[in-house]
Amino acid sequence: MSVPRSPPSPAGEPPAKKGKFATVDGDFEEEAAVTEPTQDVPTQPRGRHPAQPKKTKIKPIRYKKPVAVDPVLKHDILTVLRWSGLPAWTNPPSEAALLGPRTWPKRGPDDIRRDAEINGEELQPEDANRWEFTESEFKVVGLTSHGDGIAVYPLDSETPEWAIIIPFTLPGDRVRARVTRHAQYHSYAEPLQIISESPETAMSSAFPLQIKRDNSLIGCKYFGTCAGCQYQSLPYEQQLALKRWVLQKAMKNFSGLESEEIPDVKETIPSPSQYGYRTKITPHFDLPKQLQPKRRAPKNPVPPKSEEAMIAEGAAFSAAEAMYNGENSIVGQVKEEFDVPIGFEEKCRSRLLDIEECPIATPAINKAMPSARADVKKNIRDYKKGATLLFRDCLVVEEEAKDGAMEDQAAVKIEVSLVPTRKSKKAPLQLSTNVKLKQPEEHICVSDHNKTITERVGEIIFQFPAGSFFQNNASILRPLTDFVREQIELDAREKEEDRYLVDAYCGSGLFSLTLASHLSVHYDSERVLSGVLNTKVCGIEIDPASIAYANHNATINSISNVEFHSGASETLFDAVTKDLKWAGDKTTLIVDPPRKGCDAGFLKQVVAFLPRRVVYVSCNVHTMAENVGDLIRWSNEGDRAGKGYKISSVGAIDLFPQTHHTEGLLNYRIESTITLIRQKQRHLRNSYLPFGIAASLEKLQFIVTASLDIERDSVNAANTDEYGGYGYPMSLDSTDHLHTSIAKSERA
Ligand SMILES: C[S@@+](CC[C@H](N)C(=O)[O-])C[C@H]1O[C@@H](n2cnc3c(N)ncnc32)[C@H](O)[C@@H]1O
Repeated sequence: MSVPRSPPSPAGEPPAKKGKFATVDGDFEEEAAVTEPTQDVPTQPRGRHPAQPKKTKIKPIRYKKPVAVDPVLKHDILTVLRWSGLPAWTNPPSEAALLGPRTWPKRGPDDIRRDAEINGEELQPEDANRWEFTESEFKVVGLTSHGDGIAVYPLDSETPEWAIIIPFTLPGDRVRARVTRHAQYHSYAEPLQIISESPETAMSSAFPLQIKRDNSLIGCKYFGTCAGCQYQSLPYEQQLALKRWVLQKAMKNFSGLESEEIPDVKETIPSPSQYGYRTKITPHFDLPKQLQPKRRAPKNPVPPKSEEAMIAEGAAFSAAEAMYNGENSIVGQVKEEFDVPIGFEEKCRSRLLDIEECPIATPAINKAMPSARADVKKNIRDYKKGATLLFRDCLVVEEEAKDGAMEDQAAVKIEVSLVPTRKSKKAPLQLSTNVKLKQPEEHICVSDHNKTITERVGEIIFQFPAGSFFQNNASILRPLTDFVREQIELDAREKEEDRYLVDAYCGSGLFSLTLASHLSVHYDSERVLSGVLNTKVCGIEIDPASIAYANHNATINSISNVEFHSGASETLFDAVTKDLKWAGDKTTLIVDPPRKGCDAGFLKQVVAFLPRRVVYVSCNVHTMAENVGDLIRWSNEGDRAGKGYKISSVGAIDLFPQTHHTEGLLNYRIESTITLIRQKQRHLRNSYLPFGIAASLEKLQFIVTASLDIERDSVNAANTDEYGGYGYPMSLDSTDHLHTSIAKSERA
């Protein structure tokens, strides 16, 4: 049966509504079933004749409230709808028309009957229920940045009206799928069958890559059901190409930069391991219905169930197993075990998939899973609600070194409020500074959030709390830190001078510690050792536990030129400019924020501080693109017009093979702060007052690089020379403020 070809509705107008419709946020408005068309009954002057069948009122669809639509998906859908309609549209409809409020034209009983007639089929009894969710054939023409196929509806129409997101499908596929959920301008469908796949996708502006499915590559029995992975059926080079394309789209759609300002996105840096790489997984379980609180103490207690009823409730397997094992108390077995799925979300369904193994996780994690799962299933009655389990890969530390900790005078006591768990209470940790890895290296799995995890990146050993952040793919940390090192070394080659590195969002010190020794790598070591040249690192992180471990990691690796501060990155520049008195033009900044990106306050401080180079690492390429666009625009405003940051390179690194997650790496640098200051000097000689001079100060002492409206004591006079000092503003208020100040100065 095919999807009914309803005439396309004028752009922006809802297609004809039938039956039950989805609301904007994907919920369904309950309404009575649509009745069969009634025979003509003479109309009664008022009311309904008792013989007249009751007409069911169809509730008009109401968009309850505006919903926050994923802007990344919106861009992907728009691209596909525009591209698919191109042959028919001389003037493509506007975005508002294409994505205006509409509803999925669901099939009602009439459509089903008509289709049956056309196809010469008999109407089947189950067809009566079919209209609730529409099963149909779709052609996939695009791919979302989250790795799901995008089909357009109506099938083969020249004027597409609607996008259908179908997971595990690829552009070029013709698939049978069941629509399961509706959103504002698209629906979600569950794939049922791939009817045909194109040998290789035809490239189009909707999808400019050639990819081809190879099911022999699939490494997991849950692939296609589990929501965790999207790309296991694709050759690895094609996965890398997809990640590069996602980054290209992110830079184009979210940075707000002109295309000539964005350099070509580099080839994606591959992960050395593509399976068995994930060092942390967190499967979840819910309490079985029978054990949920309100069922535990029912108001009217239900009489105990019979043995047969309990077996029928899903314990049949346990019962059969007990019998098979020769255990005679079937009931005893039934009492102890429930069907508790422990795992990850199932794709297209809001339920958990029971996962016994996860091939992208490390072998140590997979080894530990069966017993941990059995433990939960056995003790499920002890839990008051569902929970998330933690499985974290950890290197084994040699026993002698561990024992030595007791007498180790330098052992650090870390007293931070870690996450209390069922098993371990909040307790200060005594960490040995004498950490030696067991040889040959051995991995175990840790599940307690408060335990210390040990990992090695190159020669550097890291310890951190199991419940805190650490990058989840150990195999790629060397390429990742090497990339960042290459970026900072670019500056080191220029000339020998003090060099500083600020690691914002530093976690337990991954970048600070792997890069600390490289700041002076091209320098005369004697000048560095004698302290003539300073090469120092400062990390800041909001999680005090991670900071405590970052300091500990500096100690165990004997790295002395780093210091870590616990606090929000937004306060970073207070420490860097006021306390440390580091100058922006000698400082490289690494930012590796959480998915939501950096906040505007932080970025404005970066603009004010003006580090000579910024390396941005991000697990969300879309917020990265937004942040980068802002930083480039703001750094080029005002007296720095055209002299602010420019992107030196942009590329992706594949931290999460087999999944859609794309990690971005971006390096951008100021077109030299030093040049800028020299220009100011020239301006000063010509007695021209550039915007940056703090003219309100009595002796015209300071030149500031951004805003006029700066208090005397908020300027850090980083350098002085015969003309005065160069200061770095501590805060840059709104641009309005800046413009007012500029206007005032021009009048003066
Ligand atoms: C993506 S992780 C990066 C950690 C570290 N760079 C690494 O690679 O291990 C982001 C880190 O930022 C921290 N964080 C979140 N919000 C913050 C804020 N406002 N200021 C400072 N750190 C923050 C989190 O605790 C987390 O450790």
